[in-house]
Amino acid sequence: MLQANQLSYRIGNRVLLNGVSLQARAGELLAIVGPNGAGKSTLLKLCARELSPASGTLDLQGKPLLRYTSEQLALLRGMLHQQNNMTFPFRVGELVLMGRYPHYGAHPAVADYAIAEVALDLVGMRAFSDRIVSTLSGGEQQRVQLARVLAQVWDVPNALLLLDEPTTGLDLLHQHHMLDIARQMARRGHAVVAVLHDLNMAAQYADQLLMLKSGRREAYGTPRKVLTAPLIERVFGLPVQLLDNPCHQCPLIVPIPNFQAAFSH
Ligand SMILES: Nc1ncnc2c1ncn2[C@@H]1O[C@H](COP(=O)(O)OP(=O)(O)OP(=O)(O)O)[C@@H](O)[C@H]1O
Repeated sequence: MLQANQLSYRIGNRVLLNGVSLQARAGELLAIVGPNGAGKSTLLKLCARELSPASGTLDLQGKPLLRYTSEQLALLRGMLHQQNNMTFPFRVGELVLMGRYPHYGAHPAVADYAIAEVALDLVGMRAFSDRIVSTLSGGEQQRVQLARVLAQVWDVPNALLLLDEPTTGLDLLHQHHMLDIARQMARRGHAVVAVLHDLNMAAQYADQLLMLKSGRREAYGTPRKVLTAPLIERVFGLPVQLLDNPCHQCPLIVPIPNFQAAFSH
């Protein structure tokens, strides 16, 4: 579906990404993890074609990403951004319907309204349809933005769904609900790539993990393969103990912080 080879990106002399490769496959949820500033969002923006790589190649469904028109791309990939600043007083229903914009001409069809409602239902926000988006809480807005992106790719087989820190601002239930939706979208045949900070959530929901540090790929593979205690300690600078998650077939990471040194002076 999406094949990224040896991507590099720099701003001025600063190298933000250095030779990173990944494959987002239909049916799979790929999580990008790593410390603050590792290059995760930059990588996602390259995959969305919001940025252009300094070197390396990106192919979507076997065709170079560069060769798609913006209209074609809008039909094939949806992106949930880390921050969505709402300048206009849109209502929730209107905003989600905007996700359908690439699909219709002058006016939305009955099917577009129906898909927007399905998406709002999925995120549990249908009752908020008439509310002005900016009056919602941060977590509610995040769920509405997800509904907009879900509506965009809902009926596009093999679409690419890119989610940048989708669980930010969500309570415990909705963090899990968000990642469950992401995984279900993958199971429907989409390729889903999500930037995540919580390694335990990544272990529980992702099929594949890509771990970045300082713009480089540190590890890539299944959660069990990638999430080892020495690697996590080296990449995040935090000792951890790894247990078997008693409820799910994945590792459980228990951080063992020791910050006393910082206060010893
Ligand atoms: N426009 C810019 N100018 C200069 N540096 C930038 C710019 N955009 C990003 N960076 C730097 O590039 C690095 C990678 O940024 P990026 O947002 O991709 O990191 P990230 O892994 O998503 O971080 P976080 O987990 O904090 O969201 C950071 O050090 C950031 O400060």
